[in-house]
Amino acid sequence: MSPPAPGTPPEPGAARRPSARSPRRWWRSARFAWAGAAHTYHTQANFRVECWAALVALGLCVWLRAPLAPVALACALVLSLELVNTALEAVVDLVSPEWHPLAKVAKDAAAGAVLLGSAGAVLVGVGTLLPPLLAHLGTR
Ligand SMILES: Nc1ncnc2c1ncn2[C@@H]1O[C@H](COP(=O)(O)OP(=O)(O)OP(=O)(O)O)[C@@H](O)[C@H]1O
Repeated sequence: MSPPAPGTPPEPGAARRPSARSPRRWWRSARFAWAGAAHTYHTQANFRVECWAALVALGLCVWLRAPLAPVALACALVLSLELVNTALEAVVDLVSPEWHPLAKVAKDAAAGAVLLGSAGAVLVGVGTLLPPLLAHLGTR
């Protein structure tokens, strides 16, 4: 956030806000971020499915001793895209509650980003987990 212009009256509550570099400020921001993720988890069924799918994929990584980084990155990408998609949907609903072609473009493009990221994550997951899984099953 950019600093206020000189002479701008302080916004309400600014006096109670911790300074920019304090750990309290960081903790406050982390709590807002967590609230956004929790809201998305409670309202978006897709996000819930993606969270559990990510947990299963990471668990399989540990169990199969497969590389964790690509799977963790793919999971983080999909979950982040879903959070951004939810944020964008909320803004679109706020500014354009009525049907509008631009609102449709914005929502469809955001949904497309989630779809593309999810397809990539599935490829990464299958490519990383399938060979060790087959090897594990073959040695039984
Ligand atoms: N204000 C609007 N103007 C035009 N089209 C809209 C509008 N709101 C929604 N749509 C269309 O309806 C589709 C579904 O929108 P909606 O807000 O219901 O998302 P959703 O199905 O709940 O998505 P998600 O499952 O990710 O939450 C959008 O992708 C868009 O094509």
